[in-house]
Amino acid sequence: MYGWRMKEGGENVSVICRSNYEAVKENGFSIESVKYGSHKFIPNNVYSTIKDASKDQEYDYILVCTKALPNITNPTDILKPLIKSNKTAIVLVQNGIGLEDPYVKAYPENPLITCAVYIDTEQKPGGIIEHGTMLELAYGLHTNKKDDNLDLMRNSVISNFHNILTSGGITSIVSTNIQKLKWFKLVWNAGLSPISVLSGKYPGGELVRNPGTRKIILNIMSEVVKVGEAVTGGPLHDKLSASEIPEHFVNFTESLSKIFITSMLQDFMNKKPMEHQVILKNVIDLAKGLNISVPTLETMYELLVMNEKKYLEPTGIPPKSP
Ligand SMILES: NC(=O)C1=CN([C@@H]2O[C@H](COP(=O)(O)OP(=O)(O)OC[C@H]3O[C@@H](n4cnc5c(N)ncnc54)[C@H](OP(=O)(O)O)[C@@H]3O)[C@@H](O)[C@H]2O)C=CC1
Ligand SMILES: CC(C)(CO)C(=O)C(=O)O
Repeated sequence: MYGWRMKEGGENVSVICRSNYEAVKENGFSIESVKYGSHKFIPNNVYSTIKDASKDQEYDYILVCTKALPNITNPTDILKPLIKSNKTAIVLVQNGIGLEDPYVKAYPENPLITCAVYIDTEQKPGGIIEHGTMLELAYGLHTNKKDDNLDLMRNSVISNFHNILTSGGITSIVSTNIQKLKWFKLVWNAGLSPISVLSGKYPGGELVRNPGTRKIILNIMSEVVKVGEAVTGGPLHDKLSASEIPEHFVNFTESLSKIFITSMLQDFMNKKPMEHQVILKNVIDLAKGLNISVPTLETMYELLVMNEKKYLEPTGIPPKSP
């Protein structure tokens, strides 16, 4: 969706596809959106491998739009052929926390943009994308160095990115405290996603309307707020207090018009690895270090991993980090 809007805004957009390669190469992506209606997205180039995409080209921005699964593979190795100089910015369009360190280690000179992603979408086989109404990206630089030249370049990297998103009609929010925004978004994901799987595959709206699951969701959310505030060293929102944040997300979920299936539930239903490391386990580990009790999060995590094991084990993919 982000790539489509960037192309509509006038950018040259290439995509690297895997299971959907043949379909997208042939017909592009078909978009069915509540917000935008029916459209075709024909990218400038469609590649089946990173090696092909890196021939003769250097990119301004690489958007990493895969699931964040650092418990399964090192996410950075695969990008190597694409990173030819420090002019290429890496943009992590992914949910979860604790994603950035491997990129900083592998590509210390490249600008790294990390995001809080607000979109409600589902990709069906054959390049079919179903979208609801949200299309917002909040982001900021993940800074690790205090070098003036680098900082200057990084600022223009951000302002160009802002212009690109805005030209495509994407709500673009630049933040100097992106980790706070990522934690805030994580409250929603950690609260809703595990329950959407463990309840027996319910969409978000039904889970927050049912009093029992609503209560569990609010409990998980409160635990994440507590850890997030301790880690970031302040409130996660400028206007909402810690106790108001869970209610805010639950009410927002209730208000969404399209029936939406969380991305974690999509993975579970498609027997794919779930993002439990970056959405739950990283929070649990941080909580342990801070002596904060997160019993509901721990329960969700262990049950998710057991459920995932059933379908991942036969494939040989290790489901859980040691
Ligand atoms: N869907 C949603 O509503 C939302 C998602 N997010 C976050 O956005 C991120 C992306 O999620 P989403 O778009 O749902 O993910 P999807 O699983 O729908 O899409 C990911 C795509 O990346 C492809 N891919 C994965 N690994 C590779 C690889 N090594 N080479 C080439 N292609 C690859 C997959 O291919 P293949 O089909 O072969 O697996 C798939 O087409 C996640 O972090 C998610 O949590 C955030 C907000 C909402
Ligand atoms: C927006 C929300 C909470 C639900 O689609 C999401 O981020 C996800 O499912 O990954």
